[in-house]
Amino acid sequence: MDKALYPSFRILLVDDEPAWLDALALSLEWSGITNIVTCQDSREVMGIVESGDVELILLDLNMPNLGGEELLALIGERHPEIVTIVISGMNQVEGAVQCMKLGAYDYFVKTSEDERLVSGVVRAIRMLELKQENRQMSQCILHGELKHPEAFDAIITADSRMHAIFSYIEAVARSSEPLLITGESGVGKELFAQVAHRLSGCRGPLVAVNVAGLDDNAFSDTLFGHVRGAYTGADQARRGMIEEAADGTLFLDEIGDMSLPSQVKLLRLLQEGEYFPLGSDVPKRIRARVIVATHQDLTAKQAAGTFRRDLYYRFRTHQVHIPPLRERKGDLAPLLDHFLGEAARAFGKKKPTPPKELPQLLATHSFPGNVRELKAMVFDAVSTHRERVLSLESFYQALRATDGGTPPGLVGGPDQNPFACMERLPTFGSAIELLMDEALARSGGKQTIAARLLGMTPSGLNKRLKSLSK
Ligand SMILES: Nc1ncnc2c1ncn2[C@@H]1O[C@H](COP(=O)(O)OP(=O)(O)OP(=O)(O)O)[C@@H](O)[C@H]1O
Repeated sequence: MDKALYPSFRILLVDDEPAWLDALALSLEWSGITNIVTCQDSREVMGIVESGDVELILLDLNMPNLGGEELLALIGERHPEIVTIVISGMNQVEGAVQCMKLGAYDYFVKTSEDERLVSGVVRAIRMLELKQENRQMSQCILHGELKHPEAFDAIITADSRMHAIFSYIEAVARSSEPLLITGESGVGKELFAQVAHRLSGCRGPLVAVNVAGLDDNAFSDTLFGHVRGAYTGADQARRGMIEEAADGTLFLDEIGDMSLPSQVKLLRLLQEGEYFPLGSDVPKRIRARVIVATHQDLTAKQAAGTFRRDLYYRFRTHQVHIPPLRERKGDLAPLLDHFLGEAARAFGKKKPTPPKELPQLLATHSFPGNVRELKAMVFDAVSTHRERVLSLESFYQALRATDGGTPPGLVGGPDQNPFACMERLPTFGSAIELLMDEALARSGGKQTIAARLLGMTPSGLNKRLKSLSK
């Protein structure tokens, strides 16, 4: 029977001296660490890494062709998830410090006893295994019960995926690692950040910074602050937002829109936990939990080279994605009811009764602006409403406006012709029939709504339907 290799991931040993490589592999195997690959030519390392499965590298520093430091930087940039231990022939403090700065997990001198080296490798393996367990645990938590359901009172939802996110947020709320919240604009990312802050147990405030519109200088100034005289016009010292958020949470919104130089600064802040106010050479420590959010697709941005992979990797530990409203239509009715109450209170009116067709009408819409769009629609309708039952008219108008004049829920945009890609066109009669069928399906069989979707009067639609059934 084959003996399973340990650990489950591969360990790559890199050294140009074959005798040292063999001795090191033997020591590790002697300690039960058997999943090992060796490499003598530093130029082949990245190829082995790209072929996958390697999670730990033991790297010699002094090698011909590609040196250890160069490789360390390359690995850190392209594969920040890989843990690297440096093994050097020289016992130099500067060398060790430089390697740690480049992202090395540990540093050993070749003359160290085998035992110390092996226990360093075991430590790294354990850390990687713990990370893996942590990720698996987070998945399990997605199906658990809430300890503090009241913390989520402001988030109205009947959706099971949203309830799973509640459990996850509760589980990671006290972690010191950053939390990444993704999702389209208006889905409620900031609301979730507020809940995560409340559950974190931090006594300090939640300080929100939208980093989208900040150029690199403004980014540094806003976050790090400055000392008096740091630049022309800096007449007074200014505390940065990091300091404002001390013992609390720093919420950085729209991080997908950050410039590359600002991304480097944020990465350094998260890695080293230190920053320098502009004009000062005295470092300060960050004492705030960091939550970041974006509506951008960070994976696509990485592929396009506009978002740093190593920074994204820092956010990998804890991340949640809030689904768009169009994927949780079951939330429309409770959200509608919630916003009707909120709007009525805001305008000092009695909460109006929604027309019974309203949820069905809303369900035909794709809500590109998500919950924010629904909220605005409801507030607008309530502001002009006079009768006991809310009028559908302002909703029709709002839906028409956001769909750019196209009937809601039908073709993607005004300039898209659904027939353009058809080789053979349907007859006029069958096209009309299909269109009416689709509108009736989307409106749940309600002719008044179907007629609105098609831009006709209800009696006009009724007449056409009758003529079809003859
Ligand atoms: N599930 C919900 N229950 C109640 N209100 C909600 C919900 N989701 C969002 N909202 C409300 O919708 C509005 C938009 O939410 P929020 O600002 O949190 O969205 P966002 O995802 O951070 O948007 P952006 O990406 O544009 O910053 C807010 O008024 C918020 O209170």
